[in-house]
Amino acid sequence: MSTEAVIEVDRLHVAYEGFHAVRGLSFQVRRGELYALLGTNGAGKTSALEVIEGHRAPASGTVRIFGRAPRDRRAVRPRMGIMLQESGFAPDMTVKETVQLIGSLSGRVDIAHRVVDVVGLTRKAGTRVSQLSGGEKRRLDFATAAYGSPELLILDEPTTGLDVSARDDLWETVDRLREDGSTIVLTTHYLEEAEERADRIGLMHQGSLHREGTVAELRRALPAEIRFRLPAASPAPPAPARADGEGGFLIETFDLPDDLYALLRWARDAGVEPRDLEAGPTRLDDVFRSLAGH
Ligand SMILES: Nc1ncnc2c1ncn2[C@@H]1O[C@H](COP(=O)(O)OP(=O)(O)OP(=O)(O)O)[C@@H](O)[C@H]1O
Repeated sequence: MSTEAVIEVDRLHVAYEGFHAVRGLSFQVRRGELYALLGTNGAGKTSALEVIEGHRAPASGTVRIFGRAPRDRRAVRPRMGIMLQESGFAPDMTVKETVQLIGSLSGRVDIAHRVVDVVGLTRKAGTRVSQLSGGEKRRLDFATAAYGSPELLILDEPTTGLDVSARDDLWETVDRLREDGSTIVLTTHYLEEAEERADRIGLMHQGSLHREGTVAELRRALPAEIRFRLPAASPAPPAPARADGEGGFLIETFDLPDDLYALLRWARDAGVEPRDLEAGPTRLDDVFRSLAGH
């Protein structure tokens, strides 16, 4: 991965009749990385993406894509594939016609039936868009975005409504694009997708970026947890363990191996056997919950 920025967002504001949905958002996406823009409902992710995609003008601030303004369509469009949350396909066109049309408008070159096949819609190639199921429409959305293997692929909640096998197909295609050097921007509410795949994550809340970093960096911002129970009449465990209010004990720690080791040593010396012992690093869900609780 290089340090060259494919997307540069600088102090972006997006306003709807005076309401600032995006407030001073700044971040960069580097060439070849998968950047996940996550956030609470209404955080402003889609509004920011709409500016990046060239569909909306900012109230203030700047966005550069490959060093160009997003509205410089002639320069930017052939290099960027976009999967929106809601597509606006013509209902009377077939799947294959849609891929051919949107594909040719993108300015990239590909083979329509190959793209239709990659997203598992070959049997529906001749079906009108109006007759597709929700998940099939999402597959078609992805097909038109991935057409011609764009250098930059923007995926706005791409797997919502997709079944497991369609999700697998989508990620397989994304992985292949990444191997070829494509840059991916992803928004999703499935945190495990971001946790598994993102090189870096930007956590948005109320219009701006609250945290940014690798999954490991975000996890380090919150303590890991050790939870356990003790048999009745056991001695009280030493600090930093404390009662969790549900009959068990909790240790919050930034040094999981040391504190876990100390607990087990204490238990051995005291002759007690901890039950229901659970220990693990902070999950992205926890980081997210701490943010949503602001
Ligand atoms: N066209 C619009 N007119 C007025 N307000 C809008 C409009 N579009 C979005 N908003 C408001 O802007 C805020 C940000 O919305 P946006 O869709 O960007 O959030 P999001 O992070 O994508 O949310 P979600 O995760 O729920 O999809 C919300 O409070 C929303 O109600």
